[in-house]
Amino acid sequence: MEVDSDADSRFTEGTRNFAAWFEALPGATFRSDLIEVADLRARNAGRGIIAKADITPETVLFTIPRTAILCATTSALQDKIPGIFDLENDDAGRSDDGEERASSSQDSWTLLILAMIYEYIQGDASQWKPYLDVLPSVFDTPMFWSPSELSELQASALAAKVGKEEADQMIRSKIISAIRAHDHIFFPPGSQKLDNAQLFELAHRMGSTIMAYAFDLEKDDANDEADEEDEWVEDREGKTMLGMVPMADILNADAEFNAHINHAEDALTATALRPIRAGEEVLNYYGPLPNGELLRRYGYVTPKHSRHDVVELPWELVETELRQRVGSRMTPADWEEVKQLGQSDEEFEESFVLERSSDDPDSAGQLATDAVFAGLPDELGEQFKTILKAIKKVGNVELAVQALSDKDKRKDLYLQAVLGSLQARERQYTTSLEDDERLMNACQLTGRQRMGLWVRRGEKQLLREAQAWVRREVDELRTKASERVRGDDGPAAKRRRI
Ligand SMILES: C[S@@+](CC[C@H](N)C(=O)[O-])C[C@H]1O[C@@H](n2cnc3c(N)ncnc32)[C@H](O)[C@@H]1O
Repeated sequence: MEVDSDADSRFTEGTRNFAAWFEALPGATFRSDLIEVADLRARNAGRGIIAKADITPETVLFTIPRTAILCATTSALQDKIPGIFDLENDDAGRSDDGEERASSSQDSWTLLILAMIYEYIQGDASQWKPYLDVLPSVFDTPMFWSPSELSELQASALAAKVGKEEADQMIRSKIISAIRAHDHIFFPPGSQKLDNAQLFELAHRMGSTIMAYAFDLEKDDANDEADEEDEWVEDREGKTMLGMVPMADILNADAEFNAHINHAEDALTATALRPIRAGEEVLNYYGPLPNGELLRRYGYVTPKHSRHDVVELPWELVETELRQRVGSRMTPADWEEVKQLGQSDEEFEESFVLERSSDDPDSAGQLATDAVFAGLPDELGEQFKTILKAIKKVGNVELAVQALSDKDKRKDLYLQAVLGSLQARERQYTTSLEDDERLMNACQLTGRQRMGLWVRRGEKQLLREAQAWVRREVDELRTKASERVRGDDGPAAKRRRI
């Protein structure tokens, strides 16, 4: 990343103001003897927290009082427009006084966007100004990529999940309309009004900040023994209260980590999970995310997250392979009937997610074993069986039915069809895995190109591992079958030799 000296001094000053503001918050603690907010732009990681001295496990590194959290209930906006914060009341329409309830369909996400926009526009009058100043204004999430940058994702399912149109639509219908309905509150007399285009950009910025920075505030894992298994995983889908937690969100993260944020009643605390040596980065955990998802939400990828990579296998590819093997003698009409029967099954899936099996990190945030591809999803096997049953049912396909009468033959057919579909899936990407390996070493790549390349390469590696797994299964099946045949003759042959 290029760093000019003006930007450099603004960055340093922003960090200094933020750290001073944070430490002065009533109830906040910060172990400045052990940690510091550091400039990690040289490794494309913005700000982060680095250990200045060796840290022992369970040391509390900093404490964030809940009153310092920026959320729907702490922002001054709630007192000014209480109506829009009433999530219970979600009937669309107008309030008693005839005022349009642009509010009616807000959720915790859009309310936080509104609260952040409000606080941002207040400038110096906002209690969070030094914090807002260190939040990002540019992002590397694919939402902001150009079409040519997006093309680096090739056939990755991520390309269809960027969600730009949905975000634009949400901003138009829930953010701009709510602000315009309360212009006098967002823009008090004397303040400079933003036009819709500027608001649109600001809303995108705040939405993306929330995506990469906000915490789910209802998880009280310090007191929740029963939920321990899931304690690392943030719930972004549920209707829980989202909040911006200053300092906790300065922590960068990885699939192996050394610190954890505990949620207690009055405060959140960052605690060391294991010894952290001076100079090491203090790292949080965002969950067992594939690099594609890490990129979509946070705008970065890491080698350690590769273990969680996934790839989608569309059912259509498996079906095509099956048709080539048993359906070639069926009429198009028969095959159509088979497809219809398959799709009418209530469990029918359009695509299946392939992944490695990976242990959870231990209580110190470390991973002991490698992640390995451990098999095809059971649901894929079940769907294959359903389609074979449909083939039998449609009848008039003697050859196919013969081929399906033996259990081993059916399994062999399944494995062959899946193997073919995995190869076909690999061909959907415009470059090969080998091309990508070579490209990884090309130095002219931009950060975004490199991340796109990393995601698609990870998916291809997983496809190769899945193919190797299927081949081993085929070999095993065939070895067992020939052992069974030899088993009939083997002992007799031995006896003969004796
Ligand atoms: C919660 S913030 C962490 C603080 C952030 N680095 C900053 O400067 O404000 C999350 C963002 O930090 C960056 N980030 C987090 N972990 C990272 C890592 N291991 N490597 C690179 N960037 C990382 C990503 O840009 C992500 O969207």
